[in-house]
Amino acid sequence: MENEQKTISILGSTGSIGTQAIKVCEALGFRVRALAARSNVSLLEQQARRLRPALLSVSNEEAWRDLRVRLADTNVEILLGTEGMCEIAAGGENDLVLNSVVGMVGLRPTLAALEAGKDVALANKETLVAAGGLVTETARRHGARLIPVDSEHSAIFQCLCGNDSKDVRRLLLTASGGPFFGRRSEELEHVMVEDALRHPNWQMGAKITVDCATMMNKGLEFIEAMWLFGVAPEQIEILVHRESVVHSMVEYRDGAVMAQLGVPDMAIPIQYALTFPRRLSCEVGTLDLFEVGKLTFQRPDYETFRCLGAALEAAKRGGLSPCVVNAANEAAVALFLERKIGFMEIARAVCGALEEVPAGDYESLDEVLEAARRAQDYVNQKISQ
Ligand SMILES: NC(=O)C1=CN([C@@H]2O[C@H](COP(=O)(O)OP(=O)(O)OC[C@H]3O[C@@H](n4cnc5c(N)ncnc54)[C@H](OP(=O)(O)O)[C@@H]3O)[C@@H](O)[C@H]2O)C=CC1
Ligand SMILES: CC(=O)[C@@H](O)[C@H](O)COP(=O)(O)O
Ligand SMILES: [Mn+2]
Repeated sequence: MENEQKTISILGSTGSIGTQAIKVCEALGFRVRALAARSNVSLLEQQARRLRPALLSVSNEEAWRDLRVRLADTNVEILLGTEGMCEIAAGGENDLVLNSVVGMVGLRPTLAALEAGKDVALANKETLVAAGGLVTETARRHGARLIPVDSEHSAIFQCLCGNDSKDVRRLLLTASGGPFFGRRSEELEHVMVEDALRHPNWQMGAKITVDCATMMNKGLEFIEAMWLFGVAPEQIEILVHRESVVHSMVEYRDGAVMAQLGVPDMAIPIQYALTFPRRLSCEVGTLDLFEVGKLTFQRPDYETFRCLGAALEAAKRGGLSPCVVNAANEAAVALFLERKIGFMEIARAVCGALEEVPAGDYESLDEVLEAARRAQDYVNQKISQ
């Protein structure tokens, strides 16, 4: 059957991934059961009128009241906060939950979906960075699947073709290098928010775009790959590939290397996550390799992009260390976007948190949330000094 109907709930529906996912669902004729966002009530209202979901959720009370007035003529139920997202995620009618909220706030809804035995299409990489052990163990226990949406992880997932990770020698994770690749740290002290938001190849939300500029995004993706594919840190190599055409590769133990290539358009990995294991036609441009001409690969500059080294070190230390660097980064990027700190302060905050915030092993979600709170407090205190 070309178009098997699925019922999807989308967390983060007003964002870059969320809006593209809605287009994909509409093109495929999938039913959208529920939508969640933080506070963009005007876009949520438009989405609700077009898609007629049963449930909506927003994260603050003012937005919740506003949306209830806006949609008073409909029978859509409007939920509130992280609890609202968890209720949506665990809902009985979901075939799949797409988690595309930004930040660690996505962790609890991911766990709620998995605990209810629901498959999760995961764009929200912070979920796996903060608590990869807890999340993968929850998925295993409840027989639910995590399907990657992040372009590199979708590429690896496609290159694995169902092969076991024991056959994998290395994952080759590609990085664009961001807008500042080739620059030295002294040249980056005074760059502006607008400069950091100029990604060379992708249009994305503000937080991930800044993460690409510091290369923290690749550090987060390194940890995301460890959990998704069950590999050790020594088995992942990061290659700067300015063209963003090879989305990542798998090197097998017999030396064969499989790569996934395509135009840099998130419609492809989003659709694959929603239709997996089937491939359906998708309205994206064709990759013209004559136009691309050549594909280049370089080593990352760990001296300038210190967030990358901090994330890799956290990955090696394990326990709560990845949670700490992630939470410190979230806090620092928010301050940078508010123009309260400079660009290079982000790396100082992340590296400082890695060394100074206690991060042992953990067993519970509460310990993860507490470590994140300590890291955020560390950054906020450091900035106010
Ligand atoms: N954009 C991309 O191409 C890619 C993104 N990703 C990952 O996907 C995730 C989303 O990225 P992106 O779409 O770019 O981000 P955006 O900033 O564009 O969108 C974020 C979404 O999350 C919602 N949101 C933010 N905070 C909360 C909250 N506290 N409660 C509920 N909803 C919240 C926003 O709602 P509102 O609009 O109301 O603020 C919005 O819908 C990130 O983890 C990112 O790293 C991964 C690969 C590629
Ligand atoms: C589209 C996507 O998946 C982003 O994570 C993108 O890969 C960011 O690019 P870089 O981190 O390689 O700059
Ligand atoms: Mn990515």
